[in-house]
Amino acid sequence: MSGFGNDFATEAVKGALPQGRNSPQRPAFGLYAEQFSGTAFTVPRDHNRRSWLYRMRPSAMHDAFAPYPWGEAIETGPIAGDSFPPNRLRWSPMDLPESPTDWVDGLVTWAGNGDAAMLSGIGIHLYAATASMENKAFFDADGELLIVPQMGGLRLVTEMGVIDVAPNAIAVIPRGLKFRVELTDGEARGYVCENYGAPFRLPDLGPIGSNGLANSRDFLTPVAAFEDRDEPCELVQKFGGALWTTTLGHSPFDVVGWHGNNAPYTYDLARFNTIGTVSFDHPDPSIFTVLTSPSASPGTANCDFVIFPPRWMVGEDTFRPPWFHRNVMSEYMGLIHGAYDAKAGGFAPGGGSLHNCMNAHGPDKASAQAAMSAELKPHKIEDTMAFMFESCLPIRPTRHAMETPLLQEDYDDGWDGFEKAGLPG
Ligand SMILES: O=C(O)Cc1cc(O)ccc1O
Ligand SMILES: [Fe+2]
Repeated sequence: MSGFGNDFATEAVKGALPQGRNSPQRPAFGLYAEQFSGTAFTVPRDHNRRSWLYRMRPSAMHDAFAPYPWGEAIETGPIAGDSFPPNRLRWSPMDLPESPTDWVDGLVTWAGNGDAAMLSGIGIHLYAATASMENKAFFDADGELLIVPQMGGLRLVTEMGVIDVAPNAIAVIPRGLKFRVELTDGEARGYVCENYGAPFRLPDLGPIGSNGLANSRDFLTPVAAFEDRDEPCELVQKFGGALWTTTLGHSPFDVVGWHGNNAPYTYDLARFNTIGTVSFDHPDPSIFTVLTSPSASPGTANCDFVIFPPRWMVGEDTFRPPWFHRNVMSEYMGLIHGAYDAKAGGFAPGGGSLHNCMNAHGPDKASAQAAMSAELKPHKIEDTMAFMFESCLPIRPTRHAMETPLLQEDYDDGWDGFEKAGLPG
């Protein structure tokens, strides 16, 4: 079903959805009605999110959760640690695990900010998985999940339907929605932004007008699909920064119909209508915003999800790559495929970089020199997709991210040895 944040209605069995009311005395077929909210009940209508699910058993029918014995690699804002270095950091890609590892067990937290309990900030995780989840489901009470595959396809079986997603597309799973991850290529790697704050929405377009960037109709939400399985299923949740587990006697994917606007979706990044200069100067990267999670301060994002897709560069008398800058916002970047125009070397697909608040960065020396000596004819940047999670809160790397051998010790060298300007004598 197409359209960002639409009020959808879908049933896998005809007659499952009640008409004209949400909670009839006895829903059809003995189904149970359950409201699933993504914003406070009283959030203004424009941004209110909730759905009604009609399911074979109430979600409430479960035993107590106990601590999940794995999951030490997962951390949550506020990220612990003794020191918070201001340094620019870059990591090489993670290897795939050698023993069979599912998506939940293959998650490793790289960085984060804010405080999940204050509903502000983000967690930045990488995943590397080699096994599908079987008789196992997961949900995240701490945040919404923006999943950015980098290698290998994922089939996300959710309570509200099935989403297939592969590199160069993203999926967004609302806070608390149960899902399982199947690997359609046997192995998978990618990035996750766990958003503790306001749900992602489309950015305003201002003077761009009523079209452009990510268009609403390109966001796809699955139709209702369910499993009628009376066999044990482990249900793992992330709550309060820790993982918890319980076992159900049935599949939690038993929603036969649902309606509302709090729902998972996928978006093909190739659909992004990229806008740039047709005169001069390199515009701010906000022009590449796909989705934004606003903070309470207008125009200041808890998290922007920004992409750097293939595009024409035509600026006249312009330094075309990202300029040198010191940004009040903090930037985590990843690369899905290809090369990034500000980095001649070292930024590999599956790797990541972190440039924190006010810390100078921009093109490395090789990219800067090439850009300053390039003939400025129209040039197409092709076969690439980089992205950024940009946040108004400084992003703290985890202890794991600081201690892993994947951390590149020589990252600063990329900005070494720029020639001094020669002033007129
Ligand atoms: O630092 C980066 O590479 C990301 C970035 C890209 C850009 O085009 C302008 C600013 C910016 O932070
Ligand atoms: Fe930057």
